[in-house]
Amino acid sequence: MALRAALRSRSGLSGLLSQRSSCSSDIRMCVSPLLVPQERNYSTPPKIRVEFDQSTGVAVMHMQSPPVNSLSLDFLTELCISVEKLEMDKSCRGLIITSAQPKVFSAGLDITEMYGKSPEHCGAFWRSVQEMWLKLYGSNMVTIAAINGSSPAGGCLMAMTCDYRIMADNPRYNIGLNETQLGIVAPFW
Ligand SMILES: CCCC/C=C/CC(=O)SCCNC(=O)CCNC(=O)[C@H](O)C(C)(C)COP(=O)(O)OP(=O)(O)OC[C@H]1O[C@@H](n2cnc3c(N)ncnc32)[C@H](O)[C@@H]1OP(=O)(O)O
Repeated sequence: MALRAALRSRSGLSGLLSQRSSCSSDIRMCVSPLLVPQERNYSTPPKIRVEFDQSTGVAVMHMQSPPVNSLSLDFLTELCISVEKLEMDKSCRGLIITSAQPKVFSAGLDITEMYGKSPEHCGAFWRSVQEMWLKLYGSNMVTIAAINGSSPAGGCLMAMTCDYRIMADNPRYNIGLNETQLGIVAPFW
């Protein structure tokens, strides 16, 4: 609902843009969100489920944040912690990232994280986005995105930071960057 409201309202979009630019200077500060204490609400189910097969050395990471695995601060923090844990386990050689949600791999950045939030929150959010792709792109594990649904924008970014991508052959599943349509300027990373 909040996403639809933000997309419908031009002022919502420009508000979103001005917030983005107000925290863009923070983006180059590579502060690990893992170093920033996050409030974890233990009453909510985990957004990431990892299955590690010791015999093959391959872990499968299931993104399970309904409805569309949007990349919120909490989601990204959980994902980064999971990747970091696997990275520390030297017996883990490969990581497959996939979605537990039907039809959607990831809807990209959680738009509600960028709308009506403080500059501090926006800074923390964009740092966690950066942390996610740095962790995946720089991983020592072989990383594979098993794209079993639509994967626009940040979902596409996540897939692109993996070593390999395999996408389900379904004409209804889309992938690509749509920032211009949304009026978002991606950071200059
Ligand atoms: C160099 C690159 C840098 C990276 C920058 C990235 C920028 C971004 O990622 S901005 C986010 C861009 N993402 C989108 O524009 C995706 C928008 N969503 C969709 O196209 C569709 O939702 C879908 C194809 C992913 C799924 O379609 P489906 O018909 O199955 O579900 P819906 O009814 O559309 O959505 C269900 C539910 O989820 C909410 N939602 C969808 N996307 C987002 C999102 N990105 N953030 C927050 N919430 C999202 C949607 O509003 C619906 O909620 P309600 O049921 O409450 O209405």
